[in-house]
Amino acid sequence: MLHITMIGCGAIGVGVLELLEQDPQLCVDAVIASAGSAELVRQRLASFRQPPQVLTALPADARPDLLVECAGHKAIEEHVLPALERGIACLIVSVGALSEVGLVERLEAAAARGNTRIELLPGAIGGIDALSAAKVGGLDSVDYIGRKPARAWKNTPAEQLCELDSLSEPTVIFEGSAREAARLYPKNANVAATLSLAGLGLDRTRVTLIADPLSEDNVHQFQARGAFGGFEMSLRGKPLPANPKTSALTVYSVVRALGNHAHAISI
Ligand SMILES: NC(=O)C1=CN([C@@H]2O[C@H](COP(=O)(O)OP(=O)(O)OC[C@H]3O[C@@H](n4cnc5c(N)ncnc54)[C@H](O)[C@@H]3O)[C@@H](O)[C@H]2O)C=CC1
Ligand SMILES: O=C([O-])CC(=O)C(=O)O
Repeated sequence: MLHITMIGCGAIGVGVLELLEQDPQLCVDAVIASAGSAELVRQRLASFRQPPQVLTALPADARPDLLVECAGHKAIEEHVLPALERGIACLIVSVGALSEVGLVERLEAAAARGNTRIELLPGAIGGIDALSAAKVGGLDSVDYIGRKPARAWKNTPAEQLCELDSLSEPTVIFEGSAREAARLYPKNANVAATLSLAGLGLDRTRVTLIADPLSEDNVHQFQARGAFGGFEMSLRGKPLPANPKTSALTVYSVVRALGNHAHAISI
């Protein structure tokens, strides 16, 4: 059995815990919550058969087999970097955090010192295997369009650009590099960062973000061109009821990745 500590217990974290209750090979022993939300998280977990322990940091003597981040950009610096230094393998969904200049190198160095690895999960997007394989042969362009219902852009810079509540047609709220998208939209542009890190990099991947009052889904589209040929992907993700910014596929992506670490066959 694999012993897991999870960072963050919001929409993704709870969804993952619910699904993992059915897998005897995976056990989430502990959840790391932010100090202000630990009590709320304990209440959230009270109905679970075996509720994980709720902590605010990884204890110095803790040695989980895996640490999985489902919290947000700040958790990478706060929890993931020190865990890598201690030799704990980490999986993360807040891939947009790696848009901060120098963080990729610091994560690599910490993992090297700890003789361990960090795994960037595909989350709400698919096709990362094909894109990163295509990169080996050389890519010419990767263009990504992220389209979400207007409510998913609440509490983001999009509010300064348009009236989200009364939007009547799809509206472009961002055009630029994946690095800038991830910086401005930390809860909505992790996919843009993931595509970049798998493909042409954060500065050469072109990103368009759209607030679409006519869509109920989080739609992720990208096209890639290169020596391998061409590749178009369109994925319509259902948002999680607990967080309209986040697609349900992100939860499944975490469960799949953890299962691949525990099961005899990984796919
Ligand atoms: N790669 C991908 O495709 C996607 C990635 N994400 C990332 O996942 C993150 C979490 O998404 P949701 O669960 O929907 O958000 P949420 O807001 O429902 O839950 C996040 C939880 O993490 C906790 N948290 C925040 N910072 C923390 C820290 N430093 N230490 C411990 N706990 C902390 C919050 O208190 C909250 O309970 C997003 O912020 C985003 O960065 C989200 C959707 C897709
Ligand atoms: O969940 C999604 O659809 C994608 C998302 O929030 C992100 O890219 O940060």
